Amino acid sequence: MKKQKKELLVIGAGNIGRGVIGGLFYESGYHLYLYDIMAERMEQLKKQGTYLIERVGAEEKRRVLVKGFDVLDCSDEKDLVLHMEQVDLIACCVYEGAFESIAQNLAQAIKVRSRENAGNFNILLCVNALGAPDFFEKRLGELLKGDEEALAYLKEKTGICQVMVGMAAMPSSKELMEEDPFAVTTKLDGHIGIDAEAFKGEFPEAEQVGKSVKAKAQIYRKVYTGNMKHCMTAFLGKAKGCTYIADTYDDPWIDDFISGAFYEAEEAVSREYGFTEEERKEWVDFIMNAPKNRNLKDEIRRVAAGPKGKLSRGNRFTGPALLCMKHHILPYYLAKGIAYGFLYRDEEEPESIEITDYVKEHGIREAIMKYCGLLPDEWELLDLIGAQYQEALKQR
Ligand SMILES: NC(=O)c1ccc[n+]([C@@H]2O[C@H](COP(=O)([O-])OP(=O)(O)OC[C@H]3O[C@@H](n4cnc5c(N)ncnc54)[C@H](O)[C@@H]3O)[C@@H](O)[C@H]2O)c1
Ligand SMILES: O=P(O)(O)OC[C@@H](O)[C@@H](O)[C@H](O)[C@H](O)CO
Repeated sequence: MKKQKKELLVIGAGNIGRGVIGGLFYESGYHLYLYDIMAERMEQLKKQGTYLIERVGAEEKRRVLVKGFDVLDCSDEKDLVLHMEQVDLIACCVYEGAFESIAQNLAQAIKVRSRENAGNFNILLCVNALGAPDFFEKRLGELLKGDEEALAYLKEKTGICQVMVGMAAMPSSKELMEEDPFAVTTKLDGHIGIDAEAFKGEFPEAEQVGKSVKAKAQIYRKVYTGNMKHCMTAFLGKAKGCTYIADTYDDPWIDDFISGAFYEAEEAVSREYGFTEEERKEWVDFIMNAPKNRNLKDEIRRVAAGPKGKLSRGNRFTGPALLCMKHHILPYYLAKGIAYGFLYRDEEEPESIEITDYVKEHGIREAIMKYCGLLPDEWELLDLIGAQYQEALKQR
């Protein structure tokens, strides 16, 4: 079998694209091709020719200087499609808003790849969005409709893989950004899990990158328990006047509530997706017993960004709360997390202004229905969140 070339096309050269995925594959000897919609900034990166990654652990820090990469012509999408035709491994490190344009470009590339009888093609979806592989499978099927050769290539040679990115990344400190405007800070520990069942062909070898099974269930678990807990920490931390996630670490009030929400969600997710006791233990350990990384300056503002999406029906609070209701678990603490989401206001986050203004104008019940997508006959959850909101108002 032909050996897979060690090269990776990164789409979305932000925190995760440059810092985590780009960084880990670079350190394992991969050549990086970087594409981002911010064309001017990418031109600057090309001129600069290197960027710094600061990898921060609870005990130690280290720096990686990434060099020798190629920046694509990001002024339009031609060069991107050309690289999609030639590079066999692609990492999409973007938010959901970018999915449609990426799918369109992938469809064009798959047509060419199928005609050229190209080898396996793997698309790594490095996102917290739920249902990303389903979106790409369906959308690519639609875009390639009528082209039998391309559809066969999609089915047989294209791996559309959910990736669990278990490693946070964020903009670097002001001081480091003055040294290098493309510097990015990531956790030192953590790991990346690629859906091994969806992956086609020879699996990539990179440090801290491994195979993940039951990936579609795992991403729900990650978002409904891990990311939920992270975001609830941000909501509660903001209520306590904190700036960084690490500022909340010694607060027993926050700790009690986020732990309560985590265990409710974890129980509901396990019943829904049938994780084994061993799998559960491993996950609980990974999230709850992770060393507190006080060196990492992860802003509450980043973690709570886009609160409309985060509070929405299928997402990290209402999603597990509804699963709890389904499995006869009282989502007491999850409802508290949602309540604090309705109190979260950051003058630099337009969505938080919209939500809190809406509550002021229409009342909390209307707001819960609008932003959490709950229906009047889901009154138990509506009432519980409403009651937690009133309680939270008293605490302020
Ligand atoms: N930062 C984290 O700790 C973390 C961890 C796990 C997963 N994630 C997920 O990774 C994804 C990226 O997060 P991030 O923190 O790197 O965000 P980011 O904002 O730092 O990076 C996203 C990049 O995508 C670019 N982009 C937007 N639309 C694009 C398009 N159509 N084509 C190409 N590039 C486009 C943006 O310009 C930006 O540079 C998200 O789905 C997030 O949920 C983030
Ligand atoms: O990137 P988001 O907005 O989906 O979520 C914010 C954080 O919870 C997230 O980026 C985590 O840092 C990451 O998922 C690490 O597990």
